[in-house]
Amino acid sequence: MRKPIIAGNWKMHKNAAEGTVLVKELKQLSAGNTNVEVVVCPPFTALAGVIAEAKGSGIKVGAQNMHWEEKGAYTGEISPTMLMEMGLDYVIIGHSERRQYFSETDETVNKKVKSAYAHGIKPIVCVGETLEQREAASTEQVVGRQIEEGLAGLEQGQVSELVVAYEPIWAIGTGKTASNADAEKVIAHIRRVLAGMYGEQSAEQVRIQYGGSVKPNNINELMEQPNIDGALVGGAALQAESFAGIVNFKA
Ligand SMILES: O=C(CO)COP(=O)(O)O
Repeated sequence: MRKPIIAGNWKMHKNAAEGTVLVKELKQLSAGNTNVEVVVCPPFTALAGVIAEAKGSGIKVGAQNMHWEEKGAYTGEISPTMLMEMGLDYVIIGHSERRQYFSETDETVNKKVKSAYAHGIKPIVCVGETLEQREAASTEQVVGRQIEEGLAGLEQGQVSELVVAYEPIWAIGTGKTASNADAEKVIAHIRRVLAGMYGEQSAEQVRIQYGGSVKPNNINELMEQPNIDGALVGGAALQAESFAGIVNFKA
């Protein structure tokens, strides 16, 4: 059985003090919920405080990006060793905003994924199509290529630790969600592509999240879909109450 994983991507919101308060509230509201793995991904400057606040609570902490090299002349970048030193659990890789505004490609995603594993940090790898690609009926092709190229060359043991987030770009921050059936269909396709690359057994272990306008009022039906193992949440992860409302979904 795959344990559901619900992650909050705070994007460029919350300073260090606000981040700590949010985790403190979240600890109270989600206490005792052991059915779900809960992850928060604050901006880099809030990581230290959030990690300290989350300690011992079961809440895991992730970064939103990292470079693949351990060090070097890469002004403004953060390395996997720097994150590892902080005791980080996860790192989001290849979010559509990184692809769109910071020129990330499937090739850099692949380098980052391999580097994350090499440093003991588990990647949450994002894929998803634009509205134009969906309207041109090329969703499965686009997402399939992102999986094949972004996740090429992994070891079998790494695949079973993998988290993939399917986030249709047109559903992010728009209040529009893919229908449950559409999300399930694309996510089942992602699992088939992974099975083609790494075998049925490994693909069955990969946890695949849906992301894009996930709220407390739509999480239950998403989680009822057989291939959806959790959510990557943006806006609704910025308040403890709404994020807890998602984390405490009815199984
Ligand atoms: O991009 C997202 C999470 O990574 C989704 O954001 P929203 O939940 O705000 O649509």
